[in-house]
Amino acid sequence: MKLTVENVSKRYGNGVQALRDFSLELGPGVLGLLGPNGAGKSTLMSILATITLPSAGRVLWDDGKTSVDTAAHPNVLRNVLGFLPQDFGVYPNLSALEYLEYLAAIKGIDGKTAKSRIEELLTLVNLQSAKTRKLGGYSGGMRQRVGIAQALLNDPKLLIVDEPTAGLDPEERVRFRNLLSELSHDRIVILSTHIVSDVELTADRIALVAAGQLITCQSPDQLLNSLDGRVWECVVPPDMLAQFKSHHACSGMVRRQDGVHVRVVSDEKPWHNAESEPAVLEDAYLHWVNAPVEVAA
Ligand SMILES: Nc1ncnc2c1ncn2[C@@H]1O[C@H](COP(=O)(O)OP(=O)(O)OP(=O)(O)O)[C@@H](O)[C@H]1O
Repeated sequence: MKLTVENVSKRYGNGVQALRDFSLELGPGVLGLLGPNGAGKSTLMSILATITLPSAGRVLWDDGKTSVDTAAHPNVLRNVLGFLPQDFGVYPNLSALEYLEYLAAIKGIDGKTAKSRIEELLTLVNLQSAKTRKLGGYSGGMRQRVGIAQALLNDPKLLIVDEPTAGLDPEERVRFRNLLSELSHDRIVILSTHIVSDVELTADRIALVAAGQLITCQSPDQLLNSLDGRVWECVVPPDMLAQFKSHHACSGMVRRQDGVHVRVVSDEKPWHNAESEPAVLEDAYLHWVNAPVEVAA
């Protein structure tokens, strides 16, 4: 089972170049797609979900027997695809059970199969006890879990979730990430986010994306190792801070009595009192993407 993105570019009608010559090969496991707002993540998700056509390049789906171009044969991929889009909406007057039954009918799943599958999924996403309550009264996390359940109705081989933790509280975020991990051993899961902590514990590989381009794709450990000996903490006097920041990529800053404690990614010792620190993923993100780090609430 393999999904290959080959030199994909996307230019929208308004002239915006959302993706540029993007190539990536994916197998089973969780791929975290991480990048700042506007990087092109949703565009890529939408192309992979066969909703948007690329302007150039192609996406190949290989189920182990045959390989197809997904633009030419979208239904081959759609049959094995589960998608939780960023703007996933639910019908507030339906219960989770009614909603899933409705979608199963639309997807052409026969009544008996649907019934047992829905029960299985409600257990998996931990919504059995709330299944007859109206979706309008659900919390954000519960709604996202219904979203995952609908994406799993057809037992997909490729599961795409676009910014699934937006609006979730920290506890719901953790629960949702664990659920994705559980789901990933026999399928390809793609998780798009601009929040570093969403992917650091769940993703087998992280693809860093900025300005429509793939910057790098590595395991979290490889990303951390790439910064070995290049992360520093130094104490800078407040009146020197502006000048210091103009010369260095800072991934964190805390004001204390003795000055401003600044975390810096730098090949060389950046300041006379700088001390080497172990790297965290946010440092790697800053270093590779060169964008301000966004931390989960
Ligand atoms: N349908 C569209 N028509 C025109 N431009 C678009 C369209 N969708 C996205 N864009 C533009 O393409 C670029 C990439 O957007 P995209 O939504 O793919 O990025 P993203 O990484 O998902 O960002 P976010 O995290 O904010 O959702 C942005 O400049 C965006 O304004």
